Amino acid sequence: MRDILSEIVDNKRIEVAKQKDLVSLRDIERQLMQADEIPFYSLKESLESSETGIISEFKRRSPSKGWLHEDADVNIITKEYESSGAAALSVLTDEKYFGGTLADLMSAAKNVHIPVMRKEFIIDEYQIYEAKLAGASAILLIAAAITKEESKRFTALAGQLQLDVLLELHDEKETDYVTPLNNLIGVNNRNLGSFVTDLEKSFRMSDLLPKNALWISESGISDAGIVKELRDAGYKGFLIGEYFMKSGTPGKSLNEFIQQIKKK
Ligand SMILES: O=P(O)(O)OC[C@@H](O)[C@@H](O)c1c[nH]c2ccccc12
Repeated sequence: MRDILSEIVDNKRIEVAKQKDLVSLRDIERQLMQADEIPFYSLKESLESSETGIISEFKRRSPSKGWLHEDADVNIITKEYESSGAAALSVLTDEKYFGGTLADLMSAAKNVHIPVMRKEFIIDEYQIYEAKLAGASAILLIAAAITKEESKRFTALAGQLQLDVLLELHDEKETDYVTPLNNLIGVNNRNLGSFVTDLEKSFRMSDLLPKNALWISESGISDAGIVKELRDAGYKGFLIGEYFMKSGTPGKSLNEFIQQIKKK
């Protein structure tokens, strides 16, 4: 079977090339210059001051599970996530594999007063400008999808545009992507080749992560007890999507999850 990440990234290159033909990078830069000030909420600060550190994800479908919540309303769900106590939101913008759009990101960012991260397979600077223009406060960079040099370049550009960067690692070998500019490090418990999750990965990799960065455990979390254990291992952020989205009532499900964490 072909590696899912490589398939998504190949498709992404085609999509970005097409989009650039429609709207050039210079057009996007011009729109950004003319835009009113775009509100920015620091993901790091929000996680540090949060009691639970949950980043709630808006995701309609996934390559491994198919539809989770096909007709999910981004306005309703992001508002509910915010009022239920999410420290931040993650919004998928990949349409083919995750059923998201840039319009979802825009709606989410307009709708809440907490950081919103563009959850995307970023392989080109163009997507970082798009994220800013859509109102995101943060972007995800997936080490496995880019080179070290790109990771540095994209991180620098995000800094110039006032966007936080969550650098996502998914195995021990990728720790050499981390530079002093990376203050938010994610460990993805999901294997990006097979999409199977293994929470042990967060525990295993914690020894290798820089102490001065904030650590986020991503994927496969559906149990408040695990959040406590991850917190004991040093994690301050928890990126959770599927568990909330597939419940049919994501806001309510987050609310109950937070109550359980507080009891632990
Ligand atoms: O839905 P989950 O298992 O709670 O995971 C959320 C998030 O971590 C996941 O969507 C994710 C994080 N990084 C990724 C990279 C590719 C695909 C998916 C992801």
